[in-house]
Amino acid sequence: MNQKYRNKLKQKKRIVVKIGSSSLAHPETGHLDLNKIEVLVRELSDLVNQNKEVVLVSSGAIMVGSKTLGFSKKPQELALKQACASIGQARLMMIYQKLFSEYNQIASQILMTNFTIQNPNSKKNARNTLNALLSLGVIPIVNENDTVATEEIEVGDNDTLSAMVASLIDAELLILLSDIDGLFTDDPHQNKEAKLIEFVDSIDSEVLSMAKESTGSNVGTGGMATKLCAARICMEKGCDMLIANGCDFHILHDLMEGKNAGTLFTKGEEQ
Ligand SMILES: Nc1ncnc2c1ncn2[C@@H]1O[C@H](COP(=O)(O)OP(=O)(O)O)[C@@H](O)[C@H]1O
Ligand SMILES: N[C@@H](CCC(=O)OP(=O)(O)O)C(=O)O
Repeated sequence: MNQKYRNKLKQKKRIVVKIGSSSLAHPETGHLDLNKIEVLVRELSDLVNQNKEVVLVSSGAIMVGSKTLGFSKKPQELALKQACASIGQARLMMIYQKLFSEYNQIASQILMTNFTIQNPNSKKNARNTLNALLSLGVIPIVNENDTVATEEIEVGDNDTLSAMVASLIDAELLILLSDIDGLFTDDPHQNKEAKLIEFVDSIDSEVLSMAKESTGSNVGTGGMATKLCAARICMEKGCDMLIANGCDFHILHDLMEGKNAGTLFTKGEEQ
């Protein structure tokens, strides 16, 4: 069952890839791992060269901004977080633009809030813009507009945001790259007996009870709970979702080839 659906992944054309903050940084210092980011950019560029449409949802603005300001960890106060995001988002885009242009790709920036999806007009505009960019072969790079989002309206985590984006543009596959191999029966940082789950075809209460908050890095937001929330949004739309380890971005190639890594979420019926 698992392998049958894995084999179908190579045919997916419209793909959203989400990278968590922890996957962009050196674990020891929290500073950007530029070699890793270069591999990410090469892998995504190669997907576009295969005629696939690719959206990158990249976290990291707050982490990069707080490192730029010399903070040892992400600040808690909202205004400071937003200040960090303002600094970090521009820096991240500068790096992405530079690397994507080296591979002859055009990257663009889209910053969204919950309001973008809730309001019918802005939702339509966001969808039209994304579709226009994809039809032009551009790689849109999406993040939450952290500088203007308020606690009341913010999505708050890019797992949910990436699923909203995937649903908005009828993507066929969402890949969440995290600091962990996939969904385990329990948080492996807390429970050494936890086992990796390779295949999920329904988000029931048993699956939901496995997901805990983030305990791995001090840069991630949401842990496994928000990833299951993303899986639910995707599965409702018939979009497959993978959670896999972003410690080596070459995994994107393996996943698209149908290799059995991470956790695959699919409705489990012929699509
Ligand atoms: N059942 C589970 N399976 C795997 N990881 C889990 C689980 N429950 C909680 N986690 C935690 O979720 C973390 C991944 O989420 P997060 O830190 O938000 O990463 P990211 O920055 O990639 O979004 C893991 O490092 C782990 O500590
Ligand atoms: N929008 C925030 C990221 C929020 C978020 O979900 O972070 P992560 O858990 O690292 O994917 C930022 O760019 O810092």
